[in-house]
Order: sequence, then C-alpha cells, then structure tokens
Amino acid sequence: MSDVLRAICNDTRDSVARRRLARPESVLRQHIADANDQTRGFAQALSAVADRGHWALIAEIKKASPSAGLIRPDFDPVTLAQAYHRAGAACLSILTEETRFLGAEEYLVAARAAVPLPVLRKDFMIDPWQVLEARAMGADCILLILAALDNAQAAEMEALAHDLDMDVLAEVHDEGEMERALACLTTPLIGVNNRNLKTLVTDLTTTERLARMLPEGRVLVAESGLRTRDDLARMGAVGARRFLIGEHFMRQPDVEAATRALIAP
Ligand SMILES: O=C(O)c1ccccc1NCC(=O)[C@H](O)[C@H](O)COP(=O)(O)O
Repeated sequence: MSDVLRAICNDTRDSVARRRLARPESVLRQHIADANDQTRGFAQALSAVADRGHWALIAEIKKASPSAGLIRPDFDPVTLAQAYHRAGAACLSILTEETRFLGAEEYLVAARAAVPLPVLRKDFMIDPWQVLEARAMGADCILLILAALDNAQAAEMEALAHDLDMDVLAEVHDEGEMERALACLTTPLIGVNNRNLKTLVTDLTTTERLARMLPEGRVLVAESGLRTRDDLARMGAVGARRFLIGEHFMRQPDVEAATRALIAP
C-alpha cells in the first residue's frame, strides 16, 4: 500500500471507531429498515447509457483532494448535482471522506435528494461497518479499492453490499490488483484508476494497459485524469464506455456546460 493510501486508511480507521460509537451496527440496520429506501441501480444506469452507444459518466462531487488541495471553494453539492443531472450524467460520485477530501455524509444525502441519479459513496472502505453506513446514508454503490484490502476483506464487503442491494465498483491500478479483483469479486464494474496513489500522478496508459485483461461479463470504468474529448476517445479505443471524472468539472465555472461539452455525442 502506498504511503498516501496508508495514511488515509489509518485516519479512516480512527474516524470509523468514533462514528461506530455513535451509530453501532444495530442502529444502522434499524435505520436502513425504517427508511425502506430502494436503491437506484448504479451499474444498470451506466449500462443503459453505454448500451445506447453514449459515454456513461459518473460525475464526481469533490471539494478537495490530496493531489490538488482545495479545488472548489464555492462548493454546493446540490447545485453541482443538479448541473450534472441536467447535462446528462448517468450517476454521481460523492466524496464523504472528511479530512483530505473535505467530504461529508451530508453532501451525499443532500445531493441524492436533489436528483434521481444513483450515487456512489466515494470513500476508503476498510470495515464492513462502513458498508452499512453507506446504505444508511442512501448510497447506491460503494467503492472497493483493492490496494487497501486483502481478498477476504474485499469479498466480505462486496457480499454485504450486495445483501443490502448496493452495487460495487472495484478499483485497481496494476495487473496484480486486476487479477485479485477478478478472482475474489463478482461485481461487473471494474474501475482502473489512472492515478498512481504513490506519486498522485495520472497516466492514461494505465487503463490502456489493463483494459485487455478484462474478461467477458466485466465492464471497464476509466477513472481519474480525464479532461478532454480526446482523453475519452483514447479510453474508448480500448473499450471504456464508462468514466469517473471529478477534478476537471470541479474547476469549471459552468459545470453543466463543461459536462455537456465533454460527453455530448
Ligand atoms: O484525487 C486524489 O488526489 C486522490 C488521492 C489519493 C487517493 C484517491 C484520490 N482520488 C480519488 C479518485 O479516485 C478520484 O477522485 C476520481 O477517480 C476522479 O479523478 P479526477 O477526475 O482526476 O478528479
């Protein structure tokens, strides 16, 4: 595990221990039962767009990041979600990690209430309790970063997410992680992160290299460092139809126009 990822996961472990005291598993399960909220079908929403031959966008709402610092000072998750929705995004990704991404559960709750799109809880999932927490806050999908988990942990969290009717986006960055994801997880959604979490540098050749390892039945999500229509075409040339994009949009004064400009047929 890279130093950056290790540091984030260590902080997450402390934060989970605090949050779990306030909302133990039994409380989360009761909340989920009482809310009786149906999930929205994250993977299905992506396929509905991709299968029509369009770019299927997971549009990210992120205020800050370790690589970029503060990205969007005038941050309003509801306005951003509505702009993405009007522009034709298939799904949202919302950072809930508080320390380095300045994310919050409240952002996910408010953005999801404002639009009908399925939502990925973007966080560092290291404990099954967080999967319950994600469902309780309304997430339709969770991210499992293979670099942060061993196979048994990843499989346990995937099974719990599926039990709770959520989808799973598995994230890999190299051949070893891709092999592990394919061996221990059943999710169709395989995200290749172009960002090296050691150096935080993005390199689109990562997706180009790993795309060829995907077998039938799995679908590629190209993640990070995507800014231009040429970038999407380049990812499209190796089979990607689904894209996770954050920073490029967060830097635009007109997020709706920028989103339309990138994904328009
Ligand atoms: O974005 C970072 O600096 C970062 C650092 C350490 C771990 C994860 C990080 N990013 C999370 C992501 O996966 C991206 O937010 C996502 O793929 C969108 O990438 P981008 O379009 O480059 O904002």
